[in-house]
Amino acid sequence: MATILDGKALSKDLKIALADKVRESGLSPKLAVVFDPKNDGSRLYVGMKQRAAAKVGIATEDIAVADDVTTEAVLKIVADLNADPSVTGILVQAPLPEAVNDQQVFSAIAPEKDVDGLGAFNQGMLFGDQPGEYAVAATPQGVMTMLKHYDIDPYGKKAVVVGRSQLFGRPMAALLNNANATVTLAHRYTPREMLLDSLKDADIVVVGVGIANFITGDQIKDGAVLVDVGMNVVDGKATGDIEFASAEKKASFITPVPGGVGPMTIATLLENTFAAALNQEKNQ
Ligand SMILES: Nc1nc2c(c(=O)[nH]1)N[C@@H](CN(C=O)c1ccc(C(=O)N[C@@H](CCC(=O)O)C(=O)O)cc1)CN2
Repeated sequence: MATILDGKALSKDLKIALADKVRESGLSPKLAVVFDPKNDGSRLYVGMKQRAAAKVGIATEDIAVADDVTTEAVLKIVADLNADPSVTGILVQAPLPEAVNDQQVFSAIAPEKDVDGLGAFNQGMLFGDQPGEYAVAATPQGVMTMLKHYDIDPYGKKAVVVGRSQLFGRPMAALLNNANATVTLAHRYTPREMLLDSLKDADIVVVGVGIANFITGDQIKDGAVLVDVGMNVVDGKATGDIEFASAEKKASFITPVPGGVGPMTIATLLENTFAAALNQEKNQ
């Protein structure tokens, strides 16, 4: 039976430690959150982020955009936030309304305020293995923190990342590559047989495709580490992309859904926000 990678418990500890650091720093970090209030998921996640930020001493400012907002209008909002010295971090909750080019907006955020690490500059630094002071996307960074906490070292391992979104798969593959794993990045155009072939000898599998129970226990190697980034609703219940019941019998470690990667995403965003405020203070 696998050990559970308990993101809920770990994120709680990280937030307690972060609250102390924020208090001791004497800084007043402020996170501006640009989001689409008509999107149910965004409303839920932004609410969770605001409540968690308040608990660790990070202020938030919400900027709800209208249904018919244009890319240009959101770029103007971001430019104003970039220029506002009271705002130390900017988060654009994806997805924005359909007409908006999310990636263009992410890349307009000043790199030192890009606490979600989704802009081209921050992603470029990550891909060059030199993130330094520039934040890395919260979901994959949270996965790496969780692996480290449980002493799982990707060095020399075979890792398969399933899903190549800007939010998760691409930065996840880069982080595992930077940590010296040999990485396969599979996606919707990877033939099923090719994916199954990669999975059967993978030491670490990280999945985020948004299809409930997409990976099952019979497809993975005995003792594999399984990380589930999926968040689907089946019969009213949060369900991951990995079929937990069959996979936990074969894996050495596995993340649950809920309670795995999701809470780590939020804790990591808050850590990135505090680090950005510290760096801005240091560099001014
Ligand atoms: N700008 C961004 N947009 C989006 C991101 C992101 O990291 N940056 N990620 C996702 C959603 N997301 C954060 O924004 C997120 C998803 C899920 C959770 C979470 O804690 N989930 C809970 C379960 C909640 C439930 O029961 O419904 C869990 O896994 O335990 C946190 C954050 C999309 N957009």
